[in-house]
Amino acid sequence: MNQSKEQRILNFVLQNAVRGDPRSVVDTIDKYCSQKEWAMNVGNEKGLILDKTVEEVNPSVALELGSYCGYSAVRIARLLKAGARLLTVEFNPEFAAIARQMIEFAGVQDKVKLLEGPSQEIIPQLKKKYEVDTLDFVFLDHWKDRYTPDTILLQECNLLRKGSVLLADNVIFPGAPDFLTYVRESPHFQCTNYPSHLEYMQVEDAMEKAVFLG
Ligand SMILES: O=C(NC/C=C/[C@H]1O[C@@H](n2cnc3cncnc32)[C@H](O)[C@@H]1O)c1cc([N+](=O)[O-])cc(O)c1O
Ligand SMILES: [Mg+2]
Repeated sequence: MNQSKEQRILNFVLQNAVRGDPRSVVDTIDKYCSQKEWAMNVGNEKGLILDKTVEEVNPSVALELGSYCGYSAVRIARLLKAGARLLTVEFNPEFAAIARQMIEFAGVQDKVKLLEGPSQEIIPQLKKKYEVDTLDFVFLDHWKDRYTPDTILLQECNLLRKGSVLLADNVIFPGAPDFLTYVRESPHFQCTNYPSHLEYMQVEDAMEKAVFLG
């Protein structure tokens, strides 16, 4: 059976990146996806916005919704302080397997736990099953119509505290209009928009930061 695009991306990393070097894994995925096959990684331009936000928040506990191939999990994990951890959620078993291998190859497996399943089932388990008190940082990059319901679910599960930072990818393309309306109109969030471009393309996109006010 011929390989999937995601398997081809992983193979390219295994053959061309430096084991244990997260930066080389990120750069190698960007090289493949800009020169050979486009894929929905956050990419380097928006990746810099992600980096700056993670460095600013310096989270002890971070959550990512939508691991895909593990690009942003590696990108986030490389910036985490000793003892900090990233929980990343992915429900597609094939993508989860790819992401696990990507995380392992990058050498960040001690900081990252991949939780396989749908976010709407995993989020309510975070406190009891995954020993989370509250989340310092959440990166939303899964199906765009899940951003709003999962943001509401995070609040219902008391997983956000005053100052928790949500960062959402693709609020322009493919777009998450209901999420933008929800967080911008909510008195519980302070929002900032970061204009950028779609990964590997000259298409307008943006990221939205929403700080929970309690
Ligand atoms: O569609 C996009 N992203 C959706 C990402 C989806 C990824 O998150 C998982 N997932 C989804 N709901 C889930 C719920 N629970 C767990 N995993 C879940 C999917 O199995 C996939 O691995 C996208 C599209 C473009 N684009 O240009 O078209 C650009 C981007 O940057 C994008 O992020
Ligand atoms: Mg995205």
